[in-house]
Amino acid sequence: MSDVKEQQEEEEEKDLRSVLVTSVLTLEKIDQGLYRGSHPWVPRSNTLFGGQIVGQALVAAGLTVGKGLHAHSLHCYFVRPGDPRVPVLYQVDLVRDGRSFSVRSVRAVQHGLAIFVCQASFQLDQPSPMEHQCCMPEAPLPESLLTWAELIDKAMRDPLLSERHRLGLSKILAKDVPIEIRPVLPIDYVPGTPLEPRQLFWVRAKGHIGEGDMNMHRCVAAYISDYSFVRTAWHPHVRMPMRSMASLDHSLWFHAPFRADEWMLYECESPWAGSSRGLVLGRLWRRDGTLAVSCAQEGVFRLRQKTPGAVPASKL
Ligand SMILES: CC(C)(COP(=O)(O)OP(=O)(O)OC[C@H]1O[C@@H](n2cnc3c(N)ncnc32)[C@H](O)[C@@H]1OP(=O)(O)O)[C@@H](O)C(=O)NCCC(=O)NCCSC(=O)CCCC(=O)O
Repeated sequence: MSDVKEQQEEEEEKDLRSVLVTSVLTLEKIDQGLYRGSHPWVPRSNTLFGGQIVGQALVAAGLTVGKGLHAHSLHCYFVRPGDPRVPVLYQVDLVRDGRSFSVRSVRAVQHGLAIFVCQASFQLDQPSPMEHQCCMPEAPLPESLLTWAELIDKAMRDPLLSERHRLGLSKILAKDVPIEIRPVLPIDYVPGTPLEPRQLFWVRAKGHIGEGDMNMHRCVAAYISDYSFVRTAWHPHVRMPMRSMASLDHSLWFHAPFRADEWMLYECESPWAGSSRGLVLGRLWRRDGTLAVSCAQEGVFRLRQKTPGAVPASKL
């Protein structure tokens, strides 16, 4: 093959590579255990996307562990909103290296203050005959479903849709999120319709990641797992006037190997909400029915005060 053709093919392959790997989850090393991350995509809230911080923190922790060690769990708190105008510094503390497990503590800092703290644990691969898992819920295959963007496009063509909702939907469409979603259950694109505190959707990173490093797929899944997760707890209460919603913490447990650029079924359920908080539990399934990741998160939900007509949860 000629050099020019080879170079062209290399360029094409690069274009197809997931932006999550090429930019979002690529950190700059500043010093031993100190990394800097940037943010190519910022949500409409104009604070940093929690999944990005979790993913970058896991990348930083992973850069300090030995070969053959893979992240198996992490537990994080979001303590201040992230500022999209400045990069985030990740300081990694090497808590312990044992024979099988290595534990890291990561502090994400902006303006000299912690915005996020996290503990992550890595393990050497240790197969064991002690195995079990629960069953994946039934769901139509992703290829048979419309994408989120197509569903919204369809809703936009509904002549009964109000102008306010149309504007809201066009803003959602404009978001340049580096992940693809195909909802299985109805999505909340018609605001004001209470839904079950459940979500079921197929999800994968946009672009190609390839076999690559198992830890990178876990960092991408960490990013993806925060997307739309906390909203599950809001589903039954959408008639309440919401002032703000933010994730407080995030926990992940990685089970079987998976590829984050292949479709995975995300099953999200909120078993409880109260005290201005909502709990959400999630499972990411490989399409062959293997349980890949378990997730848990609490969010804080602040309502607007003294708005007449709010429907109490018990009446929904
Ligand atoms: C969650 C909080 C706000 C909690 O802290 P706090 O102690 O309440 O903080 P604060 O500075 O004192 O207040 C912040 C704000 O909360 C208000 N507040 C505090 N307590 C009350 C109350 N009892 N009643 C009513 N309002 C209350 C305060 O007045 C502040 O309001 P303000 O910001 O001044 O309008 C803080 O820890 C924080 O901001 N953490 C970062 C959260 C975050 O950035 N999470 C990640 C991003 S969210 C995400 O990625 C989910 C994706 C969403 C999706 O799917 O779309």
